Order: sequence, then structure tokens, then C-alpha cells
Amino acid sequence: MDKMTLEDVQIEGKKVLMRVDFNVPIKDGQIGDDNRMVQALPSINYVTKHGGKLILMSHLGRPGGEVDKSLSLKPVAKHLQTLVDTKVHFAEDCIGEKAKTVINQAKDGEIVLLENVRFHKGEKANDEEFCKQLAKHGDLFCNDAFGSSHRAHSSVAGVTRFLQPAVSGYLLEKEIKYLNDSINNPSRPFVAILGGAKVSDKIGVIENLLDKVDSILVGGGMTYTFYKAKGLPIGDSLVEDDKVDLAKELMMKADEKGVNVVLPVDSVAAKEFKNDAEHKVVDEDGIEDGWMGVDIGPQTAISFGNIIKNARTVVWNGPMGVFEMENFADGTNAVAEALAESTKLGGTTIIGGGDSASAIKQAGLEEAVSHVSTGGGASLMFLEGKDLPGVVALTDK
Ligand SMILES: Nc1ncnc2c1ncn2[C@@H]1O[C@H](COP(=O)(O)OP(=O)(O)O)[C@@H](O)[C@H]1O
Ligand SMILES: O=C(OP(=O)(O)O)[C@H](O)COP(=O)(O)O
Repeated sequence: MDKMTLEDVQIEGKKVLMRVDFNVPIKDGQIGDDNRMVQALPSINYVTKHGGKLILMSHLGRPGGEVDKSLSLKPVAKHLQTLVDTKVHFAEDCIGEKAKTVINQAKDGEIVLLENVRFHKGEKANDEEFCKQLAKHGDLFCNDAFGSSHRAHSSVAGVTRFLQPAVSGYLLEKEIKYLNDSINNPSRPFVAILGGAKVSDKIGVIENLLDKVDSILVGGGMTYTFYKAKGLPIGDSLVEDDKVDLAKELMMKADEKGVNVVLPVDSVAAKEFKNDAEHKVVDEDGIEDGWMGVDIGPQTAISFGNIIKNARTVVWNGPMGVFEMENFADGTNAVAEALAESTKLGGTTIIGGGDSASAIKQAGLEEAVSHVSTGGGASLMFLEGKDLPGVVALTDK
């Protein structure tokens, strides 16, 4: 990445305004998975250890420009205090007097976490006045929020119009490096695995990947839109009817380009969308009315596994089935294990997407793959070959 980094600027005595992605799950005031916070620690510690005053901004959830106490970052500030060895202050607003007072109180080497930037409409609107107010807090800007970098919002991108230099943090750099190397200069065979439920979000990625990968394995809820395109029965399975023609077109394009688009040869079909529903394994032409595909079947798990183990670069986005339900998690777990195996054999394996990341965690294999991305939407936008606004906005080297 040819953007300035934290190491290119003087930190001592400076106020560093840093965007992080602390959009973490919170239940009853407790942080669930704090991976996004832990991943931001290298940048956070770099600034505080070098004597900068660190002002952190983040969103939490989608409050829609209104104050919503259940989406306050206060519990996050409390949790952050357990992860760092300097004082963490919390400001109850991200702009105005409340923010200013707390920032003035904090000493160099300490941290201020500002309240949820999405409590203001100006954040999403990338509003000039709001950007200026945020910019006032710092002497320089740093973006370490990879997971939010696909959003052209004030605290991610707009603020850089009024605050320079704008540098990249370590997490952002690491994420971009992994994605860049794997997508633009991959060791082959290069295999992409796409699953999950957001068919319309992901189908565009397939088009871009056709020019890059050797195989695309389609699983999860994506499967049945492709099945329908092939004229196979899908019963009550998840389908996006308005994407059936696109699926057809993509399969034709794949053929022309010599890319294997591999669909499941069998599925686990269930009578209902619940874990203890009646279920059975069926072939690709065996999903009857009243049944829905909820996981890839055992034959598919084996064949996908073999392709993945032999790959040198693997990108995985979206689970292979309804993995939250134990009875339908086998396909996802098999793919997770195959990724771990491929990594052991020297392959580069990357996982993007919130649910795929929890799936690999659930399988206890997050340490066994090369990289678990902190951004779902952001890594997809990158895979689509588009520029991320939060990266474009940074100062060139
Ligand atoms: N066959 C299926 N039918 C319905 N939902 C599915 C199926 N396979 C996977 N899913 C669901 O897809 C969801 C994840 O999809 P998505 O959000 O696209 O993935 P990610 O967050 O990894 O990008 C999970 O909640 C999972 O239960
Ligand atoms: O959780 C996030 O995205 P992700 O679920 O696509 O990884 C980011 O924090 C961005 O949040 P947003 O999709 O509400 O802008």
C-alpha cells in the first residue's frame, strides 16, 4: 500500500485521531467477541508508547443518526481498559464541549474513546460540518478500521479533507496486504469458496473472481439460486429469484474462461428451519417440495475438502450451511478443517465475513488459518476489485 503509515509521522506530543472498528457484539453490557479490539491494539499501543494522545472514534451498530443508549460505546471503553496499560477516558459525545473537555483532561500517552459516531446524522451523510468538528480533535488522522473502510462516512473518509496527514494503522495495512497478495499475485491453484445467505451481496464478487481464480466452490444458501438456474428442484430452499438469470450467465462465463464453478452434488435437506427438524441427505436432484437445503452433503464436503487441501490460495466467505444449528454445521466444519489442512501444507488461507469468522472460531481453528479478516463487507468490496473509500482517502507516501 503506497499510503503513509504511523511510522512515517512524529507521534510524541501529538493528538492522534484514530478511526477503529469497535463494532463488537455486546450482551448485557459485556463484550462478546473482542477480536476487532484486540486486532487494533498494535496501532493503539504504538501511539501511546510513543507519547501521543490517542483519540479513538468508532461506530456501534446502526442507530440511524439518533442517540440510542443500548448502542453506547461506554462498555467498550471499560473493556478496552482491561486490554491496555494506560488510562482510558470516555467522552459522552464525539463532538462539541463534552468531547473537548475529556480530550483536554487526558495526558499524552493516554486514550480517549469518543461516543458512537453514528449518534449523529452527519456521520453517514459524510457531512462537511460534522467532518470539520471531528477533525478539530487531532493533529493527524489514522485509519485502522478495516471493517468500516468500505463506508464513505465522515469518521472513515470525510475527516481527511480537513485533517492531514492521514495515515494507515497496522491492522488496515495487514488486511490490505493479505488481500492484495492473495488476489493480485496468488499462488495457484487459487480457490474461492462462497456461501452464506447474502446471495445478492456476493454474486457480484463471482464475476470479478472469474478473471482471477481457478475454481469457485459454491455452498450454503447460494447453492439453490444456482440450482434453480440449472433447472434442479429446490423445494423451499433459500433462493433469490431475481438472481437466477445472473447465476446462469455466470456459469456460462465461467465455462468460457475455463474456471470451475463447483456446485454441491448433495445437500442436507430439512423439513423446517430448526435444529431438531426431520432431515436427510439428498442428491442434487432430490430436494422435494416441503424440504429445504440447509447444509452441503457429505459427498460434497469430501470433494470440496480435496479441492481446498490442494489449493495454494484459498479465500472463504460465507458458511456452507446453517452452522448455528449443530445438526447443519458439518459442511462448514469440514471446510474449516480443509482450510486448516491447506495452511499446514503451505497454502495461504483467508476468511472474510462475520459469520464465517465465527464459524472458524466455533470450530476452534482460527489459529490454524493464515488470516481471519475483521471485515466482511470490506473484504468483499476488495474482492470485487473496488477501491475502499477509507483507504483512498489516506495521504500518499
Ligand atoms: N442453506 C442455507 N439456507 C439458509 N441460510 C443459510 C444456508 N447456509 C448458510 N446460511 C446462513 O447464512 C448466514 C451467513 O451468511 P452471510 O451473512 O452471507 O455470511 P458472512 O457473514 O460470513 O458473510 C448464516 O446465518 C447461515 O445460517
Ligand atoms: O460489522 C461490520 O461489517 P461486516 O459485518 O460486513 O464485517 C462493520 O463494522 C461495518 O458495519 P456496517 O455494515 O453497519 O457499516
